[in-house]
Amino acid sequence: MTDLRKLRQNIDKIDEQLSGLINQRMMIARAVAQYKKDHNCRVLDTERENEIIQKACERSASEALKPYQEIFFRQLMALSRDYQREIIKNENDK
Ligand SMILES: O=C(O)C(=O)C[C@]1(C(=O)O)C=C[C@@H](O)C=C1
Repeated sequence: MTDLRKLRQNIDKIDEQLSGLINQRMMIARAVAQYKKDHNCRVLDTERENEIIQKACERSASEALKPYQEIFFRQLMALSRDYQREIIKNENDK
């Protein structure tokens, strides 16, 4: 097998894990949305997002990867907020 094929197999395995983790994270985000709706809370919590970014940067394997960790988690939380708003909107439409 070529080196490239082996490397891609490794990426595929990680992507599989990421997909499973994204499914789990979004299911929890759904429960958070329900809580926020019931308790009349805003979806955006900047303080919590900054904590998550801080922790992600601390876990970074190198200084050079920190900006990528930050962008990845910012995007992930933006998707989480979009999903939560969609859930809250659909609940309100019922
Ligand atoms: O912890 C929350 O309050 C969430 O709604 C979850 C979450 C996240 O995806 O981590 C999403 C939106 C908030 O701005 C903060 C964090």
